[in-house]
Amino acid sequence: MMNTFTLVGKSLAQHARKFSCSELVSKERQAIFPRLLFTRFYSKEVMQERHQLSNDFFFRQLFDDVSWTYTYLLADVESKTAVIIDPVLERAPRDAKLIKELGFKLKFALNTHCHADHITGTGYLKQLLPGTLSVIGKYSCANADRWLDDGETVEFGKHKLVGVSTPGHTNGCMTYIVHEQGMAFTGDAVLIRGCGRTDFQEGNPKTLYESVHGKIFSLPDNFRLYPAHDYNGQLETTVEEEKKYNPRLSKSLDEFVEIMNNLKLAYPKQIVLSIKPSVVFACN
Ligand SMILES: N[C@@H](CCC(=O)N[C@@H](CSS)C(=O)NCC(=O)O)C(=O)O
Repeated sequence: MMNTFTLVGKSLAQHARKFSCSELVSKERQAIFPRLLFTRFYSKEVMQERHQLSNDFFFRQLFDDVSWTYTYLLADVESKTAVIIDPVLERAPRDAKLIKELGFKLKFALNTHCHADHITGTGYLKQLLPGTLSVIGKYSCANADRWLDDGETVEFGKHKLVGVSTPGHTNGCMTYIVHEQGMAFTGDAVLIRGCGRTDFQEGNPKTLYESVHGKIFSLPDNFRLYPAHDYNGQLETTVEEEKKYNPRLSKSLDEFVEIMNNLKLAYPKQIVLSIKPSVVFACN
């Protein structure tokens, strides 16, 4: 028996046979098909196309399986100038080796914040790759070669990161945004379907909520978000996904505060070590 859905399905299947997959997603071809069915080729729930990276932009995500931390290496392919975000002490030799193999010159080692769960690899990378400068947010109470204020930029070749102040997990938390590539490195402000805890250091749930909604969720929906950690095996997310599906940050401010004040998480294993003044101040 034929109903409307079988008819639409049949007609789509006939059209689909005429075009290759890449043709199917082109704008002209999309216009042929009903908007609801073809808003996105691989998921009707996620509405925006992911922002594509340009060919002259290098991007690599690295992982530390002890602290579950992501480190990000970015570079300008033409000038071979690189920056690294949130390196981990024990992984500095791995990172330095990769940077050398790829023929990059590391200009800046940035931290999104003063981490409580691991020791930053910034100081060690400066030794392994002389000439590297350390960068951290102005309000972070950590030593560095450069302290970034809200809106200040770090350039590498023809690309640049904009440092945006996103306090709440700690006072000094920064999100680093590469507008041209549609990507933001959120540190612990936004995690995939989660967010940084607010129960120690200078944590404040209201401040975190306002930072995220004002500075991160206000970015275009298709911007990719890269957190400092993931504990569930996910790699990246988008502004749109987190606005819709983040079980904490999609709620009202009052609900968010209630959730954050009742997380009851165990303290990070390395906290005693990682926020010792001798460690924090040894980053540069
Ligand atoms: N189990 C880990 C620490 C896990 C943790 O507390 N992560 C922090 C970010 S590092 S301070 C966090 O904010 N988590 C939020 C959450 O909802 O899990 C360890 O022992 O190191």
